[in-house]
Amino acid sequence: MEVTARAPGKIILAGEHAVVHGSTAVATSIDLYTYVSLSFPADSDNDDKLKLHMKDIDLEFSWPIGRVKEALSKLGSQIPSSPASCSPEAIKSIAPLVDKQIPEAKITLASGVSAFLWLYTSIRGYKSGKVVITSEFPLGSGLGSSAALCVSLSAALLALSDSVNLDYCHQGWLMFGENELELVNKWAFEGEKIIHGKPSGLDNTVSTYGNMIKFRSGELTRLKSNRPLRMLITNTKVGRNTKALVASVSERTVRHPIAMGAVFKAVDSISNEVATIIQSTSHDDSTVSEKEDKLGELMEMNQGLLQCMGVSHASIETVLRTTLKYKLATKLTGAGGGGCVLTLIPTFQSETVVDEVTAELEACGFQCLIAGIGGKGLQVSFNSSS
Ligand SMILES: Nc1ncnc2c1ncn2[C@@H]1O[C@H](COP(=O)(O)OP(=O)(O)O)[C@@H](O)[C@H]1O
Ligand SMILES: C[C@@](O)(CCOP(=O)(O)O)CC(=O)O
Ligand SMILES: [Mg+2]
Repeated sequence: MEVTARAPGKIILAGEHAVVHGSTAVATSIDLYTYVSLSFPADSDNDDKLKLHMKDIDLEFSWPIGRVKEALSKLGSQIPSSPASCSPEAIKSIAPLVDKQIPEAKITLASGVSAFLWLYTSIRGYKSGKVVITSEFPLGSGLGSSAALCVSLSAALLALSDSVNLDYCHQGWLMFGENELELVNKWAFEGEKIIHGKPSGLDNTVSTYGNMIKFRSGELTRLKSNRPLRMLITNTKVGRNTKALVASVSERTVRHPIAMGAVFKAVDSISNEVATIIQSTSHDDSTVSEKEDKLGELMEMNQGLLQCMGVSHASIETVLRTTLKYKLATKLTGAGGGGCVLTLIPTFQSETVVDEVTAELEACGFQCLIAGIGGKGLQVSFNSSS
């Protein structure tokens, strides 16, 4: 029996970083997914290994299960139904398992492998198995690959337990019941802590539940958008690391608590206004344009505040300058420091302009894409033939 779980990436429309410090954020899933397939060897195979294939980064790991048990069982056993944090002691025990098998050039990817080992052993114990991971969107670029990985992995690991509640969705994909989603989301948050250091929980929550959400201090409100939003996503291809950027904002907050407190408060107001505009019900054309103008302005204001937090980047500023020539509003999405940038494409925008701005951005060496917004969250599928 093989189970595959898929969880979507996300874009943050308002509130990244500030959300880590208690402000409201608004985010939506995109229709690009990370897939995790899990299979267990047949009893007759005598295979006592834990195998991991991370296809996107071309890394394969194989650990004798006894070796994993020796490293981790001294920390006590975990209970799958009660998500627990990976202690600094556990991180230390996991590190040699990862470091020995990861080439120096890919060492920045090690935290994802540590999160894998923590989630696998906490949920499945010391059982041999094989996990294959692939993603449809770029890693480490602000689209939430770390959260999508933690959500899909936690779901695949929990999916084979007897008590799991599943609802039919479509094309062979099934959806977890509410309790299961909550459990997956909690485990994924524990995985995100290993990758992000101090996550807000926004990314794993939007990846688990999908659609558009407003999020503040662990509380989610589902938003019903009355018109489809169109965002051009530009990947600057400048690599960055969420953990380092989140830490740098926290350090700035320690140095300037009052000023940064005011910045976070302003972001909170922006996010709440974005949520109100998205949910407002009027449909006539003039109101649609007015709403989009306001959204664009709020995105620009949020970008200004992200600059105050010190997470913009020369490549992001290039995207801003380029889209401004076409009177289009832009902000970074995710942790910043490079990565992806969002540009609002108004409903009545001419396609020629979209083509021109895309061509100009691509001529700078960036990569543009338009993803579907607000699709389903976590889904699982079973394949009994394998
Ligand atoms: N498909 C994947 N395969 C392997 N590692 C992954 C995958 N997706 C995410 N990761 C891990 O997550 C890290 C990127 O997370 P992060 O810096 O938070 O950026 P983002 O979440 O915006 O993509 C990678 O360095 C890697 O450790
Ligand atoms: C900066 C932050 O708000 C979002 C980070 O998103 P990403 O990992 O860059 O996709 C951090 C968080 O909310 O945990
Ligand atoms: Mg991340």
